[in-house]
Amino acid sequence: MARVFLFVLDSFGIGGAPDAGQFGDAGADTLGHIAAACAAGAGDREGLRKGPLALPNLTALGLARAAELATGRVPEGLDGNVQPRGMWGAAEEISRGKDTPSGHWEIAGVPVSFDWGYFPHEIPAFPADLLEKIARHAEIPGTLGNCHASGTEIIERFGEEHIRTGKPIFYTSTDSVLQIAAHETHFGLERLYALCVVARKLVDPLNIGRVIARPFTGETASTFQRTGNRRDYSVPPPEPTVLDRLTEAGRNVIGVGKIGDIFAHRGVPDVRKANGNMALFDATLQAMKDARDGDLVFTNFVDFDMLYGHRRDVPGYAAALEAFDHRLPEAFALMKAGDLLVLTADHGCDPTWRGTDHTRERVPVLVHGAGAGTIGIRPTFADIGETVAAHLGLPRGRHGTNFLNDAVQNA
Ligand SMILES: O=P(O)(O)O[C@H]1O[C@H](CO)[C@@H](O)[C@H]1O
Ligand SMILES: [Mn+2]
Ligand SMILES: [Mn+2]
Repeated sequence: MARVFLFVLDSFGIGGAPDAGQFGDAGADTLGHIAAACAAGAGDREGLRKGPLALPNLTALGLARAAELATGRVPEGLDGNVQPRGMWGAAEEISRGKDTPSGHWEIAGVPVSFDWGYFPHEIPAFPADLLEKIARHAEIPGTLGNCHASGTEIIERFGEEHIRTGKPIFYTSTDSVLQIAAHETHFGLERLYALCVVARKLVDPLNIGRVIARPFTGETASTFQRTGNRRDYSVPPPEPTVLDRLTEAGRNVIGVGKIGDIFAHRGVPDVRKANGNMALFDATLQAMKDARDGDLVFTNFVDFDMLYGHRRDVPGYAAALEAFDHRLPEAFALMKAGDLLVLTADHGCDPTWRGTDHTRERVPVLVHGAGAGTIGIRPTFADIGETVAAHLGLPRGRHGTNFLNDAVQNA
């Protein structure tokens, strides 16, 4: 039994999703395109990083082979001849959205079979009666933005007007989401959270997955900065996830980073927040030390997506991967006999792709603690949740199969 440690590298797709064309993402490949850019010198940034992508620990687990399985190509600069020491493979998403909750819920054993509500690519993107109701119930003088946007760009564009008028900034993306940006002190953080609670109730009938509070500080367009006080208001998963099943069986689930928010705080009794991938890694190591037999540690490493994927920042994404890779041995060192460490992702966010949204891709599944070999291409992320459940001794769930049952061990 022992413990399971599940690390989601948010947006770390490896290309090759068979249904990518339905999302306008045919050819998107987060890892492959970062690696190609780095190999061509386009991943260099003074004082940050230089040269081909260097991910020795992920490659030792089988990342290059997993990517080759997903796309038919070894990412440039990674060594496809390394004999993996881990169990490696790729997984496809059957949920219809390429958003964070869909990805994580499916990883936790619950694919999303319904369609989320989305806001159209129009201005205003939000229905007039919705905006009017939110303004009335939350007592705000109106809203700014009201469009599809990148979160950093929109506070630069409307932040000063927001401070002047007190109108919060509303925006969305191709995710099922209403995001509300407001200044932490001029508008007030607690007031922003209260506004999001009001908005959450009012978007329920539209089947919107998340309302997200996006607080920021600074006084001028060029100095505005988003803070770590982001808060997500999600709807709960439609069925019990492996997190619910574990907590019902008396186990502890330690959710590091935004895991609690993503699962609407269901099945995550122990929430640990941290700002930035390195602090998240520190918190994860502590959680690994605290976890008892039968417990799950589930971490979301958000920087890959939020700071680099959506910002279409190749050197930033490459440097974040290298920093993460560098720290993996610290996690390996905390593993005891019977523990399982699974690394995966919830969707892609190719920093070389058009626009600023997620990309539909296969994701890597890399396992430390289950020998060396391959689990092939898994038809659903839910195989991860079912493997976690089986490893921790739970009865079978409704979705997915334990990939360790059909793993092909190296001779
Ligand atoms: O551009 P920012 O505000 O980071 O928004 C991104 O983050 C949201 C939630 O993950 C997504 O909807 C995406 O649009
Ligand atoms: Mn995500
Ligand atoms: Mn995202």
